[in-house]
Amino acid sequence: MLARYADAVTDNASQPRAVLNAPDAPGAAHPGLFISFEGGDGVGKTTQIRILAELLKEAGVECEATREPGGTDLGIEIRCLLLHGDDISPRAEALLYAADRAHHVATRIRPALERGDVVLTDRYLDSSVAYQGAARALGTQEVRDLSLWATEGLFPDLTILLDAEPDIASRRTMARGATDRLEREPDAFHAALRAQFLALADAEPDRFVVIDADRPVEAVADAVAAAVRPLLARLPGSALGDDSSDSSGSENSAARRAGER
Ligand SMILES: Nc1ncnc2c1ncn2[C@@H]1O[C@H](COP(=O)(O)OP(=O)(O)OP(=O)(O)O)[C@@H](O)[C@H]1O
Ligand SMILES: Cc1cn([C@H]2C[C@H](O)[C@@H](COP(=O)(O)O)O2)c(=O)[nH]c1=O
Repeated sequence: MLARYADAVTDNASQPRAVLNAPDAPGAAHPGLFISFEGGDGVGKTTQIRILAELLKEAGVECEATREPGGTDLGIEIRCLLLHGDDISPRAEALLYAADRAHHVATRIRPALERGDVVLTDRYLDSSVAYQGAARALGTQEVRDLSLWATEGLFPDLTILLDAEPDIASRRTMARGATDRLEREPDAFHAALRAQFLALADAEPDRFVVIDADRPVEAVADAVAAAVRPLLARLPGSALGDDSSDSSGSENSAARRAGER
């Protein structure tokens, strides 16, 4: 089975699919703000979400940091099957990620967005398009359509793509300790992923911001805050992201720091 994956990866590694339908209705049908972090394994998504979530929370912004797979109790069980179980056929793998996402959106993400919260998710539908659609060669459009069905068409307001050479990210995951089922895939798989993520960002420049993740944590965090800042102003009653006011009452508040980065 691994050999079949590797063949599929080799066939597709140099052919990212840039031609994807644009989202039907980007933007907010909810009062919250939905931000996804994407990129290959070990590029620093979890680290950056933790930093941004702390800044937002210190500023009094209601913020949910979550992840896929595994953002719900059901998702934790699915995550265990996907990352630490036995071999899984590519279509079953795609369906399990979609099932995790369907439940995550219905029970956690949409309710938070309806409350007006900021939701930061460590991976979302673009991971399925890159990993299952491109690297597993199931078809980017098919996998994207599956995810849109699962989520009833919920797109992030902003997708932050942390981009780094796969070998840099792989050194980071190795240093972290035991690797999971997908992190153990061959180099061509990870090269295909990176190419596909960049193609997705090219295809939807209004939704994506690409950030060079091969820099110190603080420098990446500055770039993340700068990307998020323009969207913060639209939160109900928020002075975040608005240079002209200082209703936080503190020159040095985390809100202002998040806005200034
Ligand atoms: N900019 C950085 N420079 C150096 N090391 C980093 C940087 N960002 C994160 N790391 C380290 O790299 C490792 C992976 O980081 P992190 O878990 O944030 O990545 P990730 O993208 O969430 O990974 P995964 O997709 O595997 O969950 C961690 O040990 C983390 O401390
Ligand atoms: C959402 C999603 C994830 N994956 C892969 C990507 C990673 O290898 C793992 C998740 O592990 P992480 O430590 O939380 O990054 O799952 C995928 O293949 N398809 C998806 O839709």
